[in-house]
Amino acid sequence: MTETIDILFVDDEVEFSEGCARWFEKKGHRVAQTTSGQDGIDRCSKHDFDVAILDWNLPGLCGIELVQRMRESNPDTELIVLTGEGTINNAVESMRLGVFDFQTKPFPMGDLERRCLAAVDRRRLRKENTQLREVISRTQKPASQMIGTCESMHQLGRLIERVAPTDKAVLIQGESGTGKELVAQAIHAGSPRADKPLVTINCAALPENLVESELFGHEKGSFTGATAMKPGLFEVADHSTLFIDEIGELPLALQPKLLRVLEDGSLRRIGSHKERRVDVRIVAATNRDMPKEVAAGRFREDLYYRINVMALDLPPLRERGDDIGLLVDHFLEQGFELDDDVRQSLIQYSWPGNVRQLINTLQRASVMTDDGHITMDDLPPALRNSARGSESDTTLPTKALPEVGSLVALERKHITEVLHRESGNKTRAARALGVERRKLYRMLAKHGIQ
Ligand SMILES: Nc1ncnc2c1ncn2[C@@H]1O[C@H](COP(=O)(O)OP(=O)(O)OP(=O)(O)O)[C@@H](O)[C@H]1O
Repeated sequence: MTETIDILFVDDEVEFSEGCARWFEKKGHRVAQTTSGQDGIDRCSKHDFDVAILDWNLPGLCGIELVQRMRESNPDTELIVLTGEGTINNAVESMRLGVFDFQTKPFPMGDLERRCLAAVDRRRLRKENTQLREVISRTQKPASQMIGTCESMHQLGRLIERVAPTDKAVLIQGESGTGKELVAQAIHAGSPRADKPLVTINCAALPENLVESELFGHEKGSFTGATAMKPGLFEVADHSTLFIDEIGELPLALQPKLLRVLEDGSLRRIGSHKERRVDVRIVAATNRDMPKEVAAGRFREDLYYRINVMALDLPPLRERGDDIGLLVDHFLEQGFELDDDVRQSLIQYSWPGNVRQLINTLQRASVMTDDGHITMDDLPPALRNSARGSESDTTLPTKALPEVGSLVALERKHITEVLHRESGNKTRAARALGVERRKLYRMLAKHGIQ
């Protein structure tokens, strides 16, 4: 069987449209019918038909007006005009309005089915075009190579290979900067959806009131500032993967709406009654302790189980042994070299901001050095201090980490220093630390820093 088409017949010749409906239903398509143009317009605004087949001369509504209003009520539905009295003028006019095809009755059913399938193809292409434009306009980063040979990264690689080709929801857990987005990209790249772009939303980077409209879209005029209709990222990610970063930050009020779309693929844009269906694979990431969030009532338990079909844990950089050296070599730009003690302190540092912080540190050092030779003076104070702290015990093995208490103190000190250096500017401090602004606020609260 060919693919199922969702068709609406708008024709006042009941016998004709019933005959067509029976024929199309026998072929496995879904058919709705109405004899009234107004009812056709209403139905199109409530349901996303693939194709509507219209009569040109309906009582009370001329063909041109019907086409115009059908297009307004749902610009995504393809229109085919099938009329008893076709004139060249009508055909030209309807094509100008974007009708897919204009034919006169009688028209063989097999040909009509082929025209419908071609219309569905055009609809799909148009949708893909919109998706691509949306993704490009929301800036797509190219996927980077994932560096790491330690056992936990090997294990992670094997899990990614196993889970990627399935359609299962995946929850990636790990501290900030450990590479959760890279893992999401790898899962998408290894999935049958890889030919479509991965769509990403970061719940922490958006003000709460914007998260809903970004995820689910909105109609024009649905709230102040909604000057144009905008499809949500779920629609943009139709037949692809949606990466929901920092899902732990998703406002509680929005969680039932997300649960619904995960359960049956249906959603409504803000300000719309129309139910839309999407087929989206979810990969989510968090650096929060989700069971704790659930216990505290900040995250719905049912939603947690939905997104956590497969959990992937990313180890912090300080637990990856020799990988730190590999990452340093990978991210050190050509033409720069490190003093031995610099390399040693990079390897021994606890990296609270993980790989992102390591990349920032190397970039900063390459700006600080005058001659391409990076010395301890080119490192940020937190690294210099931590190296000084370990000088008293040079036999300290790479993996022997400071006690948790001192790690927290180190983090506090580092944040305070960065804030001081950036004259208290939190946006710049967050950038320097390699974290989102909202995360910085949480860190400040955690450490009681004013
Ligand atoms: N194993 C790795 N190999 C190479 N680059 C990596 C690796 N892990 C992370 N990176 C790089 O580190 C930076 C931070 O990674 P990413 O954004 O994936 O982290 P994250 O865990 O999603 O962070 P956050 O929780 O703050 O969103 C990116 O530039 C990424 O390309």
